[in-house]
Amino acid sequence: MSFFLMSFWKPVTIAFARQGVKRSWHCMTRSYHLSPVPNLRVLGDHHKLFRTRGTHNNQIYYRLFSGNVTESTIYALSTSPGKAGVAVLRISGSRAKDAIRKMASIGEKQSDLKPRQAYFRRIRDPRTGEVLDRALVLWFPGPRSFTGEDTVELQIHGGNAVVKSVLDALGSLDGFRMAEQGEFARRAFDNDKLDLTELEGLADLLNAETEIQRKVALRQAEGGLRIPYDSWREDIIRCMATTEAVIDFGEDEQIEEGVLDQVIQDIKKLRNSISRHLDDSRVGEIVRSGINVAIVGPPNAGKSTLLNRLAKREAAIVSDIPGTTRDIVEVTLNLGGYPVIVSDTAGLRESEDLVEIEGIKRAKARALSSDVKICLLSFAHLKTDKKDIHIDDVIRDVIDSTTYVLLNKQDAAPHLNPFDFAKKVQHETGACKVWSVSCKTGEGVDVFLNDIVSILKMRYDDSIASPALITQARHRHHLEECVQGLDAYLAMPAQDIVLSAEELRQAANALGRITGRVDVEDVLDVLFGQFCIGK
Ligand SMILES: Nc1nc2c(ncn2[C@@H]2O[C@H](COP(=O)(O)OP(=O)(O)OP(=O)(O)O)[C@@H](O)[C@H]2O)c(=O)[nH]1
Ligand SMILES: [K+]
Ligand SMILES: [Mg+2]
Repeated sequence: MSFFLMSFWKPVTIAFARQGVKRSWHCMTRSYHLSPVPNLRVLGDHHKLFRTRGTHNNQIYYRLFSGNVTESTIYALSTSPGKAGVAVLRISGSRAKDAIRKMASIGEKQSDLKPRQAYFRRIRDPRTGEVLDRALVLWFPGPRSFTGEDTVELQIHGGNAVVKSVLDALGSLDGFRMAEQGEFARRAFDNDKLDLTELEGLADLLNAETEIQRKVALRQAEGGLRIPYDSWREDIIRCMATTEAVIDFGEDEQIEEGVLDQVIQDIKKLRNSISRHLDDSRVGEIVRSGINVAIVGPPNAGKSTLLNRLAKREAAIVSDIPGTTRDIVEVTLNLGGYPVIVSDTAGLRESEDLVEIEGIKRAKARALSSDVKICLLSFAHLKTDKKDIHIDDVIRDVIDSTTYVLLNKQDAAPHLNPFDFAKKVQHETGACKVWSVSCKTGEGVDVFLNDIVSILKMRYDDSIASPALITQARHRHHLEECVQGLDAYLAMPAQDIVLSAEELRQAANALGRITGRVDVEDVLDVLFGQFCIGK
């Protein structure tokens, strides 16, 4: 909680009773409205301090008030359900220690329960005293815990009946209830243990399928975006505070001359940093959701055969009938650590068949929107005389300087020199690179795949290595909003100083929306929906 502008804005303190809770409000905005409390946040039972955030007439409110509402202590199975060697139960809330005292018979005295130390204890049902299991017990007193609240972890045996009996026993404790989906993460966010980008990073880490996704997610979970965005936001707020001060005390001698010029210089610099950050070819978003690889080419080139070979299963139907594939068939792969979505498409040709025409339309659209376009030709398709190669116009149209061409069915053309042929095709089509393979026997496919991985490395690794990588369209949207606000500020004539301060406020809020400092309820609902119960 920052009180950055307190020196300029006088706090208003109002005490009133609502729902039996006495609150004193400190409002940080100049125009103050008693709008309904938009959402209630508990900063922790330790200091019994509550905070709300909300907007009214485009003003952002931060409110602090004290009360004596206690939140439930929540518990859940944090590991996957099902038979396992060990299952981890997590308990968080002001009464978490009750679970240890009543079920593991430790913690009665402060001295016999050390934080972050494992105790091997019998776990008993608090109602009957029956032994349910033997477990490792860990105690993380708040605020040094994942949620920021007092937290207990029980590592019990991972049998279904064991887990069920311990969960039942926890439910019998006063003030305990089962956690909802994402509730642990939510409490961590509410207690400022994590910001929104770190939470998103954590969700991505839980969902990461490949090495690159894991790396990117981990960096974000460790504050890769929070750190620069918070610092940019603070810079804008500092500039805004200076501008506000000039508005309020402009005539006063205490305000040095030229401060606004300095603000303009600072905002220009910041604007350039943010726009450089935005100029990243969307690598983070591509890597997070998967690199789109489209396979296009004439009918019967062996596109579906290639897809099946890559997927190591019969994902698409293969037949010697041209026009077999109609819809797009997608397969998700891990290619050298890169998440890749490969699409097999309908063979491209002139057609009268309505369904096939639609399939061809989709194939062309997919080729256009892909990150990597592979055009598969078969040696049989290349009508050759002694010197020239003839490729149909429909196919030529999809090949450009960014296209990778595969010449397939090398096994069926033993009389041709594949190397010479590949060179000719590259010359004819202007394709980026050409390989000769046999999707049936697998010959040449590994070389092609290794080359593709090297291409992905060259294309993406520099950006991936950057500590701050935009991974979601949401981030990009708010960063663009921020740049717009800064541009509007810079374009504003000097006499409109009051309006210009407002532009800075909008720019700061745009960044605040990324990290969750302002106005993020809708994003939170979506985000916590991605977490499982117990996370
Ligand atoms: N000899 C040989 N035959 C192949 C090779 N790859 C594919 N084929 C055969 O070529 C025929 C067409 O293969 P598909 O994979 O269905 O071709 P496609 O490009 O998906 O065809 P459409 O879906 O109709 O556009 C099948 O009979 C395959 O077995 C190869 O490397 N060598
Ligand atoms: K076919
Ligand atoms: Mg096919």
